[in-house]
Amino acid sequence: MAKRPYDVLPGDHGARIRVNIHGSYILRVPRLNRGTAFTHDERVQLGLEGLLPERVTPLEGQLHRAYTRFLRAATPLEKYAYLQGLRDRNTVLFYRLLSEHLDEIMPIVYTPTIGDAIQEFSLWFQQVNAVFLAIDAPDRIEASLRASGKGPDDIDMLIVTDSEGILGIGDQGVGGVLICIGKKSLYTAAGGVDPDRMLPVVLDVGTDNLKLLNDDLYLGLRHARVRGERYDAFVDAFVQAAQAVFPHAMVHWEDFGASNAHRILNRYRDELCTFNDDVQGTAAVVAAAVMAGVSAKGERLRDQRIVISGAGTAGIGVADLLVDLMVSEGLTPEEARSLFWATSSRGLVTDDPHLRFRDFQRPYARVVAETDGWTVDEPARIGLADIVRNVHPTVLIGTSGQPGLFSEAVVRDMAAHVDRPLIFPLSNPTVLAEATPGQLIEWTDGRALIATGSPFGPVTHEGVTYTVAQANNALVFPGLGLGVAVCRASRVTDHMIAAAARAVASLVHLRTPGQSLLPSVRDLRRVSATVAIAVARQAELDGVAGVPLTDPVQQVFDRMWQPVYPELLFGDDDPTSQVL
Ligand SMILES: NC(=O)C1=CN([C@@H]2O[C@H](COP(=O)(O)OP(=O)(O)OC[C@H]3O[C@@H](n4cnc5c(N)ncnc54)[C@H](O)[C@@H]3O)[C@@H](O)[C@H]2O)C=CC1
Ligand SMILES: CC(=O)C(=O)O
Ligand SMILES: [Mg+2]
Repeated sequence: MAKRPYDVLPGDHGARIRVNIHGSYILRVPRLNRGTAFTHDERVQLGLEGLLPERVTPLEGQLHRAYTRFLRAATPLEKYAYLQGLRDRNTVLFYRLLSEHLDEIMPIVYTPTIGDAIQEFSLWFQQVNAVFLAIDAPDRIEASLRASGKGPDDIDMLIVTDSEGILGIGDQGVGGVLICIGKKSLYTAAGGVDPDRMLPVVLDVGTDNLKLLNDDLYLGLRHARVRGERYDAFVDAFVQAAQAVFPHAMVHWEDFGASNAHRILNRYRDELCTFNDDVQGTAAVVAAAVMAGVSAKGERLRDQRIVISGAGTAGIGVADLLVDLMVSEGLTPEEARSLFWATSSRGLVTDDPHLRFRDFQRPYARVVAETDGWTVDEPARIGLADIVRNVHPTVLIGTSGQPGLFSEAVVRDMAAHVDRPLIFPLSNPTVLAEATPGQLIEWTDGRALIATGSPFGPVTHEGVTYTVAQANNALVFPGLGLGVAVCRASRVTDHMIAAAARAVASLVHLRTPGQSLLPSVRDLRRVSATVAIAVARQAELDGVAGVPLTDPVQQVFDRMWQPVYPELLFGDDDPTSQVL
């Protein structure tokens, strides 16, 4: 294997790095490069004299320059491109900037701007640090994972997409790799996972996006999305190779389509350490917001009537976790599921065999006869308005990707029967939200308890300012991944997901009107550490932790990578003799 440009010394989580290269090569390795922050002594020692402007700028000054440059970029996409370049030049500076301005920069490296960047991927292409696996070359999988240069103990997380269900914007082909890179950024900025210890992976199985297939610039496989046995065999070959090359890595599945997300999770969850962010991460954050809202009302989960508007990957994941939590309040699973009404594009999920609902939706199928006495707009398709009119739900969750689905009539009807309705338009990016917080506050006269998927600013109504909770799985997956890495969990259990939800909810204390149902993304590092501790503790209780938790708080804290320039050590006595 080629010599590595550097080695992170074990034991101090990135604080000391042994440099194996010399001279200008150092400036091309983002983890080593510190640009104008190299002191004159370091420049002499490393062979960088004359390769940088004379004036030395310490990290604080570089941060100021980078932030100014970020602010001056004219559009969100230009800001994204600037940050992408920065990340590929200087790892520490990029993550320091992101960590210090998380609430401002997160909407650029994550939803909503990431959605635009993904759609422009082939035009704006610049080399990204990821593994591209093509279904037309399944024999290359293992070699491609090894080509990353990482060894069996070097990777904590493989962040994998097949790009079929990117946010709410659907099939984005190979460009979906950028969602894995966005998630990776948050694993580090929020969860403190060492950026070197994660690998984004895109499974390129073709695309059904005709715009991409007809675009000469498109960089992915130019054929329709492969499905069925060949697809399953490819995913399986990937999983086997991943286990062989990175036996300790958690496999994080992101933005798979509805026909595969739950299926793949169920296929592998008892065989390896794996987690579906859209199913389980979303479930944990939404359950946390529901628990916070319900306890603010002085009620229990089991007292609720819950409508899941968008019974897909995320929506059913949320329902499954809420059922588990209701069971812990004393209900049977059947009693708990009877409190849910789920809708898809075909309307209310029922036991009507003609409607062909998916396997993972069936536990929520209502008996058709139950709706016989209902007043409905269109008997052939029982929609959201019909359900609200007849059920009077207390909680309305939107994971449909359908903007405007929570119409004024629906929301007013819901609020007419419930004092404090919980209404969560969770679809991303921003333009796909089922309603805006401003609308929900107005239509409910300030009574709605709201959480959204993408960030929204505060809303003022009749003298009260409402801070809008961002119920995005970003409040959960970074901490979950960190907790799994700390205790080297062999599996991600349902109890670990519930523990993550409870940990997030424990940080919310609703005391004044207008307060957010969830912690702010500004607090993501604290939230992630809290989630990590809870997840690791639960892993130990569930018997899946590979490392004893002697002092979980300290173990989690010690593991969190900090964006500061490391101490540089040299590989042998004469660094000048070492050239890449
Ligand atoms: N806030 C968060 O953390 C997360 C938000 N999401 C968002 O949720 C949305 C859905 O994502 P997935 O579940 O992955 O997609 P999906 O495709 O698996 O599910 C969407 C569901 O919505 C249903 N649907 C479509 N039109 C509908 C209508 N008019 N009425 C009711 N249901 C309708 C579809 O039949 C499908 O069951 C996306 O916009 C995504 O960004 C997803 C994961 C996390
Ligand atoms: C947040 C997220 O994972 C999604 O919208 O798909
Ligand atoms: Mg997602």
